[in-house]
Amino acid sequence: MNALARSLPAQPSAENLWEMLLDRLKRDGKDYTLNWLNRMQPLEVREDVLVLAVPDRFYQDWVDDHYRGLLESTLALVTDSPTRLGYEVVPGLAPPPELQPAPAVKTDGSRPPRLNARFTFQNFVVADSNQLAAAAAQAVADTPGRAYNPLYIYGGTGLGKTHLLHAIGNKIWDRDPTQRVVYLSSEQFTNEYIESVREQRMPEFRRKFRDECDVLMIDDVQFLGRKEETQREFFHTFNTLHEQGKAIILTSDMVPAEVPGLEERLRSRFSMGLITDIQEPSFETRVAILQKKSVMEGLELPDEVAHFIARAFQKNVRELEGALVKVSAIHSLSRHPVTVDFASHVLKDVLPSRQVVDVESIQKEVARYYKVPVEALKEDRRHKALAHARQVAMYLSRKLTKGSFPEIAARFNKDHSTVISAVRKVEKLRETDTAVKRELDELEAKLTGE
Ligand SMILES: Nc1ncnc2c1ncn2[C@@H]1O[C@H](COP(=O)(O)OP(=O)(O)OP(=O)(O)O)[C@@H](O)[C@H]1O
Repeated sequence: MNALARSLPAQPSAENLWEMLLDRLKRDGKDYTLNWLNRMQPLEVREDVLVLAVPDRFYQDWVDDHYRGLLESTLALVTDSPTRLGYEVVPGLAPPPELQPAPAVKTDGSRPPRLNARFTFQNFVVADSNQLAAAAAQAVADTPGRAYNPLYIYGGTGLGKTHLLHAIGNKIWDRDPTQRVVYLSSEQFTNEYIESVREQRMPEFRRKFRDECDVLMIDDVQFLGRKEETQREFFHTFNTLHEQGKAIILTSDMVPAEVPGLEERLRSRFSMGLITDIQEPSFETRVAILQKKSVMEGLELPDEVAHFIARAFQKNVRELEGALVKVSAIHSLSRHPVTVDFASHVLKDVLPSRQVVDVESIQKEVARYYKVPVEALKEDRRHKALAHARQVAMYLSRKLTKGSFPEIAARFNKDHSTVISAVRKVEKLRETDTAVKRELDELEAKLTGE
């Protein structure tokens, strides 16, 4: 112990402080932490710092990341000073005898309620549209309560906010199952609050959200707007957790400043850490998501089908995923090959209306437009008007369905080279012949509804 610490009679020794701290943790029901702390020993008090001996740098970083917040806030409860922690690496440090064997970790091994193990960082596709949010979420999962507290993720519907929230919770819990991860939507928080008030169970409510919570994750906080009493309770919950260095992660469909009816003091608290958004995914990201999910589904997804689905569902990953699941399910029931035509049939009911275009509907529309029988488009007759209508139908099939040449050829009973030359010919005519251009514009407008 140094001279300054010795000269202060009221100052407890490092050993005493450490003992008081561990005692307090036990009394507060945090004895599960002792398991993780038993490789440290009190060394000395340096000014306002309690210095702990640690066996190596790795252990030091780990304890610092996970327990500094808890240890310092507990230290503040047992003494006025010191209130900070320091470390010194003392190689070969043995666990103190009184803490051996390490107490069993108190956990029943079950994942925290409502936490969905399916949503992990491993199966989240990181791209430009969500890069910052994903990196911040990783940082929070690695050092909860220290990196970005609170983390506030906002963005449109179905873009992955909830996925990231669960991924954070899962990662923290997988690493340390004693971490009490509380995940719920703001509506569920509101309902639990109202029930607790009605049934006079507020102490239990507060214990759950303030004392027995290491990580609080609230989805869709915009629904707290205009709920004054719930906001008041949430404000105190937030403060208690934040002061103890407990991690808080929030999601919303808008920035705090835009949430209608959100109290100013909550707005400012929500903005204390990091606010980050998730944007709509680009075409490439949508394709990457489809590819990743198809591997998970055990579905072989040809590129042209992935491109077709990615073009059809642009704004919402949930819908993109739903389309893939549907294609995969019907493929495994029917064993029909996964082609663009197949996907467009399967998704007919859910495709945005302008996308309900398949080879069959193109053939019908073209036949009606040129007043020729549909069947004639699939035959070999070389009558000039018929040949033109057939080539236009092939060109539009290629342009609007993104089907491969062989797929389209099969629907016209031709080989793929016939389709390739028809498409080239019509492309050229579209540029050079205004009458043909007009025909194509009219047909496309009819088919796509644009
Ligand atoms: N980048 C991504 N990588 C993989 N899957 C994703 C990605 N983004 C979203 N998803 C998936 O899309 C679906 C919808 O995502 P999520 O529920 O997280 O959206 P949300 O932003 O919380 O939407 P809402 O605001 O409607 O609650 C989930 O199944 C999720 O796994």
